[in-house]
Amino acid sequence: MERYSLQNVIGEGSFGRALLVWCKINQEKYVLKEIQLPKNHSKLENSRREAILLSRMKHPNIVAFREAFEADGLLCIVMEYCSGGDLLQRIRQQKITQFCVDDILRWFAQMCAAAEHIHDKRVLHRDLKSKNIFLTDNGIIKLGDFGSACILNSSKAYAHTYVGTPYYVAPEIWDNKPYNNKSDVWSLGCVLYELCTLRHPFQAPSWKSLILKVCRGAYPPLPNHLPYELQYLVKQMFKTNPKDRPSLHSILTSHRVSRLLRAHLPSQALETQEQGRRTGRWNREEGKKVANLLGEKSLIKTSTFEGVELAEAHCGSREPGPRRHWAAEPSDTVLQMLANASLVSSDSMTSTSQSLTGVSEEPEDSRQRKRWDRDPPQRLLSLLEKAQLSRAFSTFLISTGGDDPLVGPLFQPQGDHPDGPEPEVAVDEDRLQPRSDDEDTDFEEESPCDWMDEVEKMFSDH
Ligand SMILES: Nc1ncnc2c1ncn2[C@@H]1O[C@H](COP(=O)(O)OP(=O)(O)OP(=O)(O)O)[C@@H](O)[C@H]1O
Repeated sequence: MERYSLQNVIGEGSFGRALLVWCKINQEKYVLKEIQLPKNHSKLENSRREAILLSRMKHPNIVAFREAFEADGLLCIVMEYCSGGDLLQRIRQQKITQFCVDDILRWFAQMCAAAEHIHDKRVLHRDLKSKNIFLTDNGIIKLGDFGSACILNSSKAYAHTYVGTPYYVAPEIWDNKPYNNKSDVWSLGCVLYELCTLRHPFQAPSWKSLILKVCRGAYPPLPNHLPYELQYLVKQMFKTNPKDRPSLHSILTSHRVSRLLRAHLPSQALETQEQGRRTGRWNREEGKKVANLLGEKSLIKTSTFEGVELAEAHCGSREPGPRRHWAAEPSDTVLQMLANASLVSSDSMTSTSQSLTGVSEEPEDSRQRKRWDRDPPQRLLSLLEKAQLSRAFSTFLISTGGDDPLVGPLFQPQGDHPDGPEPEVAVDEDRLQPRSDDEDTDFEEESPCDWMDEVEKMFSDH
């Protein structure tokens, strides 16, 4: 701790404070995230996971890790300082001036490269949003906040825990399907949409309406001046079936937009991408090291791991099965609460009747409402009852384990109406068409004999 002097407090997240510090040794600025030890066990584990994963990710578009230590009852993670702030702040600064296409492509290409890098390591970010993407003072994108990340096939318990920020969460999560690489793609689609329009793709006055819009992939179309390739990409990233979404690898290499994106990737990122492709995932030695670190310090000791069925979490092993209907009647109180609740009242965000830049739109409530003629699932409603309605832009966890699986709006028959109007929406009509890009979904299945086996063994030993 003596190596650093405090400059100022940058902000406070749910896991603790973020401080801007000055390193006396090399005269550089860093961000020091401090997390109280050991008051909240799960938060501590998240932070340790963040430190470990961050320390293992070396990419020009990922926030660089410097060191982590424990001092004065705090876990401190020291990382690169991104003086350009986060992308959400940057979007808000725009007010009503749209970003130019070059900026959109350059930033988006870099975030894809960063996310592809972590996917290559079999790590899912699980909380991609503009607030977790940073800019340096020379406009380089840095992906940060690995507090929610998990290693595929290793953290089985987390496949049963909803993690994320509701506005950025993919339909399959509402449908109680495991998180996979394409769920990160959906979230990045939301960020891309924000860059293109300065608005969220799925705005809603209530949880019900938000979830239905997400599950239908219904969003207002992008402005016409944007290149066709971008419009097509957004459409693909918002495919409601994760198997129909392109992987990050496809987006960067073989998609219609790839040429444009690669033209906007700085040479350093291109080199790292090539290198990453050659070396692929962590080699066995490195993988074991990470697994050991996570296992010893983080995952195995957490109580959430007890009694979890390992096979359940294999994304690819879960067949959709027969369609189920939403079961029991939700309680009137919950329905009432959902119907009336304003989605966002957090001081971190403006209300949902505003764009990201705070410019007012016509309030949805003032338009004619269509009747919700189907009951939402009981379990979903009770989960939402427990969740804080005001935090739809914040990260949170809801355990979805148990015998009563969440059956979500994806199982609705066609023709059901959300409780809100849907002006000018692009409905994902071909979601029921044959899968087109499923060969790169659920990629963990391709790894029969890598270090993941070691991790699995460790879990079964405990
Ligand atoms: N490496 C960084 N460089 C610059 N600013 C950062 C960096 N890391 C975090 N910040 C800023 O510090 C503040 C706190 O960040 P932190 O990650 O602790 O919490 P959060 O993202 O705001 O919330 P949560 O952790 O609950 O999602 C945010 O405003 C964030 O933009």
